[in-house]
Amino acid sequence: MAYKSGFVALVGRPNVGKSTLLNALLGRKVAIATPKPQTTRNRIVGILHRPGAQVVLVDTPGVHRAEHKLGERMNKTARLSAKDADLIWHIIDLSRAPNQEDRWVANMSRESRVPVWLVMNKADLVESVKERWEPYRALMDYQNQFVVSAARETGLSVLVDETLSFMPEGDPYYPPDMVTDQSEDFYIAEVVREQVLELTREEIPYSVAVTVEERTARKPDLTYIRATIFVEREGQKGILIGEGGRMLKEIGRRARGELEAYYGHQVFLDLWVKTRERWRDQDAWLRRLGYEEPER
Ligand SMILES: Nc1nc2c(ncn2[C@@H]2O[C@H](COP(=O)(O)OP(=O)(O)OP(=O)(O)O)[C@@H](O)[C@H]2O)c(=O)[nH]1
Repeated sequence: MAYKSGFVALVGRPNVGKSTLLNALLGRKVAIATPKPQTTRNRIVGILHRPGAQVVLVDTPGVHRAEHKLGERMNKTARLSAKDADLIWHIIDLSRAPNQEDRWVANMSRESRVPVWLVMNKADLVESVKERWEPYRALMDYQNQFVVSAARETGLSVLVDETLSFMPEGDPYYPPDMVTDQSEDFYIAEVVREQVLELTREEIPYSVAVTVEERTARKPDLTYIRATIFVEREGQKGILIGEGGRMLKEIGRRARGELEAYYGHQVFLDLWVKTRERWRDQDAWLRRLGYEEPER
């Protein structure tokens, strides 16, 4: 039988569980997932390998009402990923009713002229799935629908099997041992940002960006990493550092734990906090912090 390969865009409003689903399908964490909306800011690729087939899963930022250039880029990233895919999974949260953002996603998916499947997540949180799905099924004409729980890992094998058989014939896009296209530095920065999102509130999670400045193997079993957390205002810097440096220490402690598990050896994580006013609205800073203008 001919080899099958294709791209699937995971689109949806913020917080429906796109990144959690991607990680569950890959059996490995490639995208950070937090209870805060707008966690994912970049297009993240995860590659699913099966005998005779390859599915390239593209996690996208949640579609939302943008208030900054960063937000506009996030929405554009989602739209372009959908347009370029062989299949779109419109992911929704069954525990909540559809809102304007879900309607935008449905319209965007329809306009892309790519086949769209409705993937209804968080089934573990609801009693009657059928009562909840009606308003979602009315959003557009979906070609297929699935009920899953990314957290409990239910309903996933049917979704994967049907997706595999739906993929067009073609050569693999990625080598067989590749699980993601993300760089090591991007992953490290995201692990740090995830802890900032977990530990801070209000506007801070949205005002933060992280870059890795240095990564060196000091010994075969020790990696030194220096990273900077950027915030938009001096006051935010104070909160992030915390009394006696306590907050920053806690962010570092948790991120280091995760990075040590990833590397399988000791990590020395050196964290710094800097202020860059209104970086979310400045092209040069967005570029420098890894939020490129999506092409086209
Ligand atoms: N109960 C339950 N919670 C889930 C499920 N899937 C995801 N979550 C939770 O929902 C929250 C959001 O998950 P994410 O994976 O970050 O959502 P996302 O759609 O990628 O979010 P954005 O990056 O904001 O677009 C997290 O707290 C997850 O743990 C699920 O199947 N059941």
